[in-house]
Amino acid sequence: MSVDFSGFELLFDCSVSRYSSVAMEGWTNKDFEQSSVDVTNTDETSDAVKERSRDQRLAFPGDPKCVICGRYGEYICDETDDDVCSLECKRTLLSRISNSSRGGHPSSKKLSTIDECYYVKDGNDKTGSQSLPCDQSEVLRMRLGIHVKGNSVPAPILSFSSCHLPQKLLENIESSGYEMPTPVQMQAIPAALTGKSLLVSADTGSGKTASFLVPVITYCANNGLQNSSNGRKPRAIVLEPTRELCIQVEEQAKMLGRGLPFKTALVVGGDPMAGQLYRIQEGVELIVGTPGRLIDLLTKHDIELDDIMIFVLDEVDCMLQRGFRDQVMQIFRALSQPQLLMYSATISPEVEKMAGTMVKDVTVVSVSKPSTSNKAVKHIAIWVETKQKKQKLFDVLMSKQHFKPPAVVYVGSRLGADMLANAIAVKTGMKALSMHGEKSMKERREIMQLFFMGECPVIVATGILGRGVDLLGVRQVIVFDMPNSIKEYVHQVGRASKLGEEGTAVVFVNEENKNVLPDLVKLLRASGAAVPRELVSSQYTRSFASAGKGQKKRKHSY
Ligand SMILES: Nc1ncnc2c1ncn2[C@@H]1O[C@H](COP(=O)(O)OP(=O)(O)OP(=O)(O)O)[C@@H](O)[C@H]1O
Repeated sequence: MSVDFSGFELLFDCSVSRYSSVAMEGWTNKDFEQSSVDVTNTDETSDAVKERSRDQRLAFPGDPKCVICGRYGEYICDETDDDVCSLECKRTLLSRISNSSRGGHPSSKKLSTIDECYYVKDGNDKTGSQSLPCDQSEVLRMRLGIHVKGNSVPAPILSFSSCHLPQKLLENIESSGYEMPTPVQMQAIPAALTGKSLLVSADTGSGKTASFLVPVITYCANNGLQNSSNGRKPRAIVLEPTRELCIQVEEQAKMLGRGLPFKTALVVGGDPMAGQLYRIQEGVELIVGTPGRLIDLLTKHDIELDDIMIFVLDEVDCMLQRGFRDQVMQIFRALSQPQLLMYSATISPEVEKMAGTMVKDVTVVSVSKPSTSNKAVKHIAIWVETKQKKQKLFDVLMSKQHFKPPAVVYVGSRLGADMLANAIAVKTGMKALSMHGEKSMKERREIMQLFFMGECPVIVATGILGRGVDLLGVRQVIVFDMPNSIKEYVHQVGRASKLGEEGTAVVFVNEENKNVLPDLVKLLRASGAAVPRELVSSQYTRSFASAGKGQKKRKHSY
């Protein structure tokens, strides 16, 4: 799902203007409420209130939209202040609200006509946040596609200032240009502030990083210097799968924590360990690192972890996979039952199960459907045989119509990245650099700088840049080598869009990608993309489909 700000518009849209226009047409809110005129006239200039949704025209860009059906929100429901297109949708809206609060009469739950009254001024819960009444929370969650599971999940917030964050943090949020929380932030921030463990899934580029950093910084700022007589000790750890992601997250943490008693240490391979150790010994609140280097540091040096109260596993599905899992668990066991915050754009039921074994009483938050692709990304799947892939790539890169620099080309191996970057430079004359795990930290930093400064329009990267990294300005990715799992593909194409901005993903596929073809077909169909003919008729997509059916039958017969 793209980050959907339509909910914000609905909430903050100035109801007065359309109220007036309705009034000018001879209708008042009251008239609207009481009208039972059956009007089938679709003429917008008609005075009659439209009875049915289908009588209303579609919304033009910028028009208010009906909160129920999305058509032109010509009216404002006087009970809730929401935009509706017709009496039919008004009734649906009121009955939903009524159902969500178990049958009470809608008028008993009348919402305020002033936006800020969505906050209950005197109803602070234990997070200190000004909470929405239950039925309003449900409406808001429904509108923003937020789903929650767990006990006493706090209401979503509508502004950063509504949950008592340190003043300096609020200022930093504002100077970062974050005017409003994104949907995942609306729900995950107040939930994390309760101290409970969370498992959060939301689209790539939807603002998950700040949704764990804000509670981490709040906790550290409120508790960091209490033990100053014993020296500053780390209060929180954030684990990331790659150095790039660690660098990015630490930078964001520094930016948000500026001016607060909040220091950070970056613990990644490739940089000298001595400097990292010195920084921690000097006193930091947050450690951001990769599991391998952190374990290295912890086993060789005496670092006190007693005060770690928050443990963040970003990209949790990757962190709990073989390869990282043992290291992650080793670190987790060294801590004394911290709050566990787990995030990813792709969370499977297995990951949810594993998370449940690590901590009890996990609150699950998901925004949009987990493990689906960011809806703002347009997928263009091209069936191309392996031998022709290079030429096809050059064709894309040399096409004014199809190449949208800066772009990232994903490949499956380090050697492949080096060779392809050279080939692009030779064939197209464009500067192209490769990026993979064999590059030193210094090289990686330089490459990213050149890319961000616009001096290199193409980066050829392995999966190292596939997850989490915010590739500023990138709106196109080309998946040259399809990864072995659809989850990695979802993360890679997610680099082409952030916060719902549109991006394009070009993906080359052929029979060699047989393991992932059935999932890819599903994903392409779900996102409305064209599925190449060869892909539909591929024996692999067909045989996988029938294999699935066979398994189902077996289960039934046992
Ligand atoms: N409330 C906000 N308002 C405006 N911009 C925001 C807000 N929150 C985050 N951003 C920006 O949105 C971009 C994407 O955020 P972020 O990197 O946290 O996404 P993500 O959900 O972690 O994505 P991924 O799954 O790819 O790691 C970043 O540039 C970040 O600075």
